[in-house]
Order: sequence, then structure tokens, then C-alpha cells
Amino acid sequence: MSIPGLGQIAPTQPATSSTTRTITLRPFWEWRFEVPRSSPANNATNPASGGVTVRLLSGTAERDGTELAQNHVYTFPRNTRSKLLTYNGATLEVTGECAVDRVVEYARPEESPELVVLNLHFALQDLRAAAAAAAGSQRGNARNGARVPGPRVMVCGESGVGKTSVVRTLAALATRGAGQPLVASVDPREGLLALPGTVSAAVFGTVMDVEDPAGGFGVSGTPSSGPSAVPVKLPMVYYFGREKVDEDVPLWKDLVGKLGSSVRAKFAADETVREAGLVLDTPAATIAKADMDVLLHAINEFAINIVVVLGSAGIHAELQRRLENERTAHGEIITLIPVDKAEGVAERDRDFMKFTREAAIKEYFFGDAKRTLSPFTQSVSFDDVAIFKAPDGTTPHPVQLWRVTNGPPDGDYYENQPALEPAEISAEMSHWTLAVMNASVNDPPETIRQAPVMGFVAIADVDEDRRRLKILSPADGLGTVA
Ligand SMILES: Nc1ncnc2c1ncn2[C@@H]1O[C@H](COP(=O)(O)OP(=O)(O)OP(=O)(O)O)[C@@H](O)[C@H]1O
Repeated sequence: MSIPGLGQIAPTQPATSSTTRTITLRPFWEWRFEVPRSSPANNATNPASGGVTVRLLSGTAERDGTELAQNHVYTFPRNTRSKLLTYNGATLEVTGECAVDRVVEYARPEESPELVVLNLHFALQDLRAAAAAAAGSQRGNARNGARVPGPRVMVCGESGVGKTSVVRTLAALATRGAGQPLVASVDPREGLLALPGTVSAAVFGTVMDVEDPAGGFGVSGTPSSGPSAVPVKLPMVYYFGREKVDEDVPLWKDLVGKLGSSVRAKFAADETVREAGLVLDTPAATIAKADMDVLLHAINEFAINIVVVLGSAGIHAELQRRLENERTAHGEIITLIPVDKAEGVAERDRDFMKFTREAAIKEYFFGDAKRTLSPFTQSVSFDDVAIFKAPDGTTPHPVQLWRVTNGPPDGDYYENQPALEPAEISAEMSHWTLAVMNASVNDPPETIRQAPVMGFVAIADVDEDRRRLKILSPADGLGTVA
């Protein structure tokens, strides 16, 4: 059986030639690139091991808001699709093959699509400053607990319009201004600092990993068994277990509600985070009623007061109609900002997303080309774990929940409970990746399913004769709590 995420990721694209070249960018120009999925034939001589290396020789350059340091060699791994942008001009030295390798020139800075995002960032900074000033004037009086947070911004639009890139850029620019915003994603197709199939949020107060294929939103930014290139972030994660929201809308809504509560709790506890506000990424939407309901649910749960609609006049008009008389929980009007679809967004087909998912799982446990991780291995008895799954095991991403316990759950505890069912441990589970829930095995199934995720483990081996499982975890202690 192939190992999702843990086995070899097979080459799927033909290799192209590898060269070292110098690229000169004038202010506001972009270098768009795509690193192929396959390794080049001359892999042994390629310092990037199938990736592309970039060195900033002079000037300034950034990837989605995070700056590159001069003369540092950055390696962009296979399957990375992105761009480097300069505001002041830059000279780049690029080594390795690219499937797409293109300089985009703008005669005048105003033509750059990035200018809109930059202006949006400056407007958000003004709102953050206003939130901080209001908090300062209230400090010491009894209303402190009810302080209104800084801007809560949601980015939405159709598929492949650059939503995540805008969220990433806004988050990176805010941290460059010493802000510490919360960044959240309710799009289960891609994980934010977590494996795909999750919804999550984290405080971004430090620089992001430029080399991460996901631009700093990938699992390399979370605690692991090895050193990290950048300070790690600690996400709050909930496990949805499906790729698309419409596969289980009620569960998605419940989990988004939980995440919204976590965000409110963080705002209440941390003044710096509260003043910086929230940037929220959303699943791809259309003007269909079901999609509108999904977006409105997110707006409600996160008390969103600014909605950026990327490239869709239809979604903008529909949201405008439905939000016309609405106010946030803090009594604010909800402002809609239509923005043109980002130019140059790379297409990502099913194969691309499958590779991305499997690479994320592999990286979570074993690291990547530049950082090898040694996951913790432990052997546990079948009797010491409880594994649950969604009743419908035929969906592409069945929910699998795992929890070490002092004993098996009560025999018929889950009768008449459709939310989850205990899974019988068998050799078939070898190489499954499971979410470890922060819940007690005696909790009701709904509570377990909506519990925060502590992390993920992989089943390396199932020994049915000895009734033991060998499990891998990225950090010591994960999965050993009772
Ligand atoms: N201007 C650009 N030039 C090159 N690549 C880009 C550009 N903008 C975005 N990309 C890349 O295109 C891909 C898709 O972008 P992004 O994830 O931001 O879109 P999305 O709307 O969130 O997609 P989805 O609907 O699938 O969630 C990413 O790999 C991103 O790095």
C-alpha cells in the first residue's frame, strides 16, 4: 500500500534544463516562477535538490510581504508557485530549473496590482492605530473588557484568484510593522500551519518562512522535533476531515464557531493581538446561496468588519445586498472592498493539490530537503488507544480521530450517535495519519469531534498478532496523555 505523505513522491513532470542566471528587476516589477514537481536529471549537481535557489544580490525583494535578506541563498522546493516582488529594484541570482520563469514589467508603479494590497495594508494600519488609541484612552476604566478589536478583515472570492496570497501579504506587512495580528483560515482544502482538512488560527508576530512552499503558512512554521528557520507559531486547530465545506456544512459551521470563540478569547487576553485584529482566508466561493451562507457564517463568527472581494462583481453585489443592514457584534458597519483578481495567480490542478497535501504530511513528520526531522516513535497496545472515524468512510478524507487513553471506551457508549464511531484497529490502518484530539475518550462523540487538535500522529506499523501499534509523532508527549 502506498504511504500517503510518508512514501516517495513520484516525479510527475518532465525535467527541464538547469542554469544560473541573473535577473534584474526595476521598481514594482515581479519575477513569477514555478518550480516543477519532478527532480531534474542532474539532481546530484543541483544545490537545490530539485528546487530552485535564489540569492538577492542587490536591492530589496519580497515574497508575499516577507523580505529576502541580501546574499542569503533561498531554496524554493519542488511544486512552489509564487512571485518575488521589488519596490526599489533588485538583482537576483537564480539557479535551477523553473517550469515558469517570467519577469513582469510595469511602466509605472500605479500599474502594479500589488499597489492595491499595499494601500489596503496602510488603511488597516490606520485602523490598528485607532484601535490602540481608543484602548489607551479607555485604559483603567471599567469598560476595558469590552474594547473593540482592530480590523477584522476577510478575503473572499472565486477559486484561484489569489485570496491566500493577499491574506499572507497583509499578515506579513502587519508583522513588519511590529503588529501581531491573528491570521485564520476556514478553508479546509489547505491547512494554515496545520495539515489539510483543518480550520485554524494563529498569532503572527514574527517573520514567515520565505522558503516554505506555502509561503509561511505551511507546517514548517509549527513546533517540531528539529530546529526551525524562523520562530514557530502556535496554531489553534480544529479538524474538519474533508476537502470541501459542502461535504459537511453543519460540522464546518460548528468548527468555525469554535474557532471564532478561540479568536475572541485571544483578543480578550492579549491587548497587542486585539489591536492588530484578524486576517481571515476563506474557501473559494460562487454566488450560489450555499456559498453565500458559508461566507456570512464566517463574517458573523469572526465579527468581520471589512470584506475584501477579489475579482468577483457577482459575489460583491450579493454580499452587499445581504449585508446592507447588518452590523458587527461591536455595532460597526461592514465595509466591502472590491479588488481586481490578482494577475498571475498560478493554476493548481488536482495533481498539484495532491502533491501539496502529501508533501505537507511528509514534511510534518520527516522535514524537507534542508531540514531532516526525526519523529518520536512509540509502541502502544491496541487497548491503550481509541480511534474514531466518521460513519461514512467512503469520502476522500474520512475523519479519523485518535486518542491514547487508560482504557477502551465503554462498550456501547456510541450507540445511536451518528457523529463518530469507534474504528476497529487493523493492519489496514498502517500509514494512516490521525488527528489527536484534546478531549477525553469518555466525552460525547460531538465533543470529541469538535475538540481542538493537539497535533497529528502517523501509524507506522500495526502488529495484529501482538496487538501493538507503532506510531510517529512530531513532538515528544503528543499522544501520551491520558
Ligand atoms: N502574481 C502572482 N504570480 C505568481 N504566482 C502567484 C501570484 N499570485 C498568486 N500566485 C500563486 O498562485 C497560487 C494560488 O494563489 P492563492 O493560493 O493565493 O489563490 P487562492 O484564491 O487562495 O486559491 P484557492 O481558491 O485554490 O484557495 C499560489 O501558489 C500563489 O503563490
